[in-house]
Amino acid sequence: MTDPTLQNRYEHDLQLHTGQFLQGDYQTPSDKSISHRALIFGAIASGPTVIENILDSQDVQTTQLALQQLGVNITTAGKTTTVQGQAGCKFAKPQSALDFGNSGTTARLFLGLLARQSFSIQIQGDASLSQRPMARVVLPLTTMGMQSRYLAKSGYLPLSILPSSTIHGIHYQMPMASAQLKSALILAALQADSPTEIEQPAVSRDHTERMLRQFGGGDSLQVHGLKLLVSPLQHPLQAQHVVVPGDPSSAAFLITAALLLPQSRLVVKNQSLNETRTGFLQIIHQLAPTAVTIGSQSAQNQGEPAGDICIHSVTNRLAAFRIDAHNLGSLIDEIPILSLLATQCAGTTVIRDATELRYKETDRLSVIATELTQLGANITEQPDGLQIIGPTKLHASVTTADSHKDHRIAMMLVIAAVIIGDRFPIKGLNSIAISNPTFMDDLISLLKD
Ligand SMILES: O=C(O)C1=C[C@@H](OP(=O)(O)O)[C@@H](O)[C@H](O)C1
Ligand SMILES: C=C(OP(=O)(O)O)C(=O)O
Repeated sequence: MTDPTLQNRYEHDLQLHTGQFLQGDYQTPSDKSISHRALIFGAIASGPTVIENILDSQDVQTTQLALQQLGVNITTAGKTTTVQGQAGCKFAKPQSALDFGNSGTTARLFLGLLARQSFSIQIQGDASLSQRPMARVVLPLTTMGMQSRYLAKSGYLPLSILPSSTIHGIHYQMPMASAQLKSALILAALQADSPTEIEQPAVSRDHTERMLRQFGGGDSLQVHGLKLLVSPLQHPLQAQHVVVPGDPSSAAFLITAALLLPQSRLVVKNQSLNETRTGFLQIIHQLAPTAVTIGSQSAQNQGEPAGDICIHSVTNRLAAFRIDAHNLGSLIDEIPILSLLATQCAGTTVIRDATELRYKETDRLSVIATELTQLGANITEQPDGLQIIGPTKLHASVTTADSHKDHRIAMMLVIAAVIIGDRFPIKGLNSIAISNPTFMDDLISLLKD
């Protein structure tokens, strides 16, 4: 749900001045990617799946609502969500269109999930999602046998998935590294009549693969480096108890503030340490080895590793860093906050191979460059990335800064105000509820004078 208080909390309750620091234990919001997948796998497994600490954010609620519209019974009591599995992709025809709101993950994963149904389903999204490419998923799914029809513009939502009785395995070379595309193909391949081979150009988050194994579908999946072989499910998946760890891409905002505000000490609790997601942590560990302590990992539920991380403010000036194809996938959603960090690092930070950023909630390369320039950053937009020369002393924006309703841009701008120590007007802060509804409360309670 949209939380109208996020904008108010910023404008009225967040008191900013220089000399502030972050201190305390930070219970990070639960991981968005894992939350979506726990609901989906719970829905197709046999028996009741219990999810502890699911992320309570707009995007995850979108997935939950869509599954409920498809006839899946999902109930929540406190921090526990129970999904009554259907023992397969046996859904009921929804009464109305499935609205995926702002959530790219829901849209892409559901295309694979719903590729083989006996009825048609209309799917749509908000203005931002309707401009994000769907052909990357629809094209290979069509080769597998999915039938669909675009309802407005070719390649984009809204579209209708049409009835299809058979899905075939294919050999597919993915044109871009995308966990959403990979996951859509895996979900369809599990329903196919022959095996599917997927080749990725680079590593992307592996939560779908881990969850498939956790739910007992390991015999349908072989992973050899960047190649996946997915066989049709021979037996229903089995309901599980899933504990969702903290989201690294949400934690990165307060971690960056803690690094940059002298005297800070933040203990980030129960954070996902899945190595396909730790690119941000690796960069800050490499820049400031003494500022970051990673506690012992506790393997959760044979699923996802997690642990506590302690962050101290840095005493020396940080050096510029480099992001390219080799680490992009492990920090793709952290690029906005890493760009802000780069403005405080000495030298030229280069972010390249990052064209995918142009297909997120906004064209993030363009929006990051525009908004950080307003704050005094020396940043240049490149066709496939950004170049940021630092350090620069940022100043409060003289005009209203604009998140363009992109949650990660909104949080980047709030952290910029915190680092500057002065509040400036920012539009569109309610979008933060898409991934991180407790962001403002957490920031206000951890920020000390
Ligand atoms: O699979 C996922 O849960 C996600 C994958 C990433 O997108 P791509 O797979 O399109 O890169 C990421 O940006 C998104 O926030 C979540
Ligand atoms: C890109 C994001 O999510 P999605 O693709 O699910 O909208 C994000 O959370 O930054």
